[in-house]
Amino acid sequence: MAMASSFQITLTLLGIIVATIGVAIYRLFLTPLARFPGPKLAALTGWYETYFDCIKKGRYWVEIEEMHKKYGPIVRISPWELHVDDADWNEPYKISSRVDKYHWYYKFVGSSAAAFGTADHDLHRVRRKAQQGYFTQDAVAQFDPQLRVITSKLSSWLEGFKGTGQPVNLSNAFRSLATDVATEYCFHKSYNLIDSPDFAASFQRAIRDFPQIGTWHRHFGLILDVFSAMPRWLVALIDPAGVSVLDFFNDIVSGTNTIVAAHKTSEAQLDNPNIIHRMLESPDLPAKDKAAWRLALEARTFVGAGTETTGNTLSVTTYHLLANPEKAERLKKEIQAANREAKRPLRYQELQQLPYLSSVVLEGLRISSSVAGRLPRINTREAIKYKDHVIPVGTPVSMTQKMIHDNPTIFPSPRTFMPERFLDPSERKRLERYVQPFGRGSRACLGIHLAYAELYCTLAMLFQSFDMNLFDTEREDLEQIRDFFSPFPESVKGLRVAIE
Ligand code: HEM
Repeated sequence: MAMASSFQITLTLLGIIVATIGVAIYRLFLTPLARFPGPKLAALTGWYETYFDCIKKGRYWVEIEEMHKKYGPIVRISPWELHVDDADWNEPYKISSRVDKYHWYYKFVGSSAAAFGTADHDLHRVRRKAQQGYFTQDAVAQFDPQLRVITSKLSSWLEGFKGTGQPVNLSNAFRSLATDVATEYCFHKSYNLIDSPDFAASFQRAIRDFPQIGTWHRHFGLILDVFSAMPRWLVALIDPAGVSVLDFFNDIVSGTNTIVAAHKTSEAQLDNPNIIHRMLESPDLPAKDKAAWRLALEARTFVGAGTETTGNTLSVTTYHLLANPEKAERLKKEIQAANREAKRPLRYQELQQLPYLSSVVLEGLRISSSVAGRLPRINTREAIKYKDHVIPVGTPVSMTQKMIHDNPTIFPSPRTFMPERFLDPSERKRLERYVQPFGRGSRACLGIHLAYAELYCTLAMLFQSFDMNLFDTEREDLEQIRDFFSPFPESVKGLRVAIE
């Protein structure tokens, strides 16, 4: 019996060795992807990417940049995926191609049931259609008064710091503002994070752990499921600040449950439906997609997608303006002159017309590249071509916005903050198509108009009213070192300023 089992073990081991060699030969020489350039180790095993993502903590993007330097504009970055660095190529994102998202990559969000994480193109269309009308430019314009209330709160807090020499952490302030705006806009409920004296510093610190945890989940699975199953007392034991994040998301879930339950028993038309009501009433969404648990996932996604992105863009843009005081001064003068002429503070649509402010916003979006992820897509219908290369059907292909934003041929001195590059209208028109912070194609950002409104109104409020100086903040405190889909700097200090 013992003999038989050791024979079986030997046979199993032999089988594993032969299978491994077979897979290696296939990946290196036989698959259609074998003819694409790239490091052999990356072609051989997905553990190469796992190592850079998990052990080196979100550093695969640097590795990919190195691959492009060595192998050219198209590289094989894993046994399964190609990456392209070519600002003029849009093939993987063409709306008419009806491409899928790469399910494995988007596992990091922990929900393939919300539109953002939905892999299948057609299913995504249905889910997104039920949300689209809620995020139009007109809808955002009507939100102007509420947006003013939230930016005024920030302004009042900052007034209190004037002349004290006490540093204000604007990174936390901006993230709190973005959270309040997202929840007020989507659910008509502000969590008033902007009202907490330290701008919810520990909440913001704890919530920023999730992108890194999500990266581990992408590679190993289960991790986010374990987190969601954790009882509150255990979360409190591991990280007390995590409890406030847990309570926040639980409140969003219970708010959604309440709306869904009430919707089942009431026929009454609401005067002011929020996004949950709108999805419930959408004729496009099938009944199974109106289940409370799924709508709660959508709700969570709106907050997740709308906060770190906007918070980071505001932080990076403000940093660069303060590091270049003459640019901050020029911005201030432009806004103040426009206010004087209008005899009142400008509304969002009017702010958009200001040449320098609009250039600052564009340059801020470019230089911050607030989505660091490489946005892979899969064409399951036909092979696509990149120059002489034919990319087989079903191959994940990705491109990284930061590479386009940092391309020195398009944007000379790309890491220098130069709103001036957008001032000439024809030059702006030429360059604008390379500024793609909101993604491309059918999966492009749903909250783009809300994001623009936040950026314009917050920057205008800040720079017309306050004279600020950087406080113990260096460029490195804001620059992307890690890619956890959101860009992360090495330090956790954030943007700190003193207000004159
Ligand atoms: C400066 C701020 C923002 C930036 C740079 C940004 C960027 C992006 C990008 C690049 C994507 C596509 C991601 C992908 O292809 O996987 C995206 C998707 C999305 N964004 Fe934003 N975003 C911002 C603000 C917002 C806001 C304020 C909201 C709403 C509150 C929002 C909601 C969403 C949603 C729901 C999606 C998923 C769309 C879909 O798949 O149908 N975003 N965003």
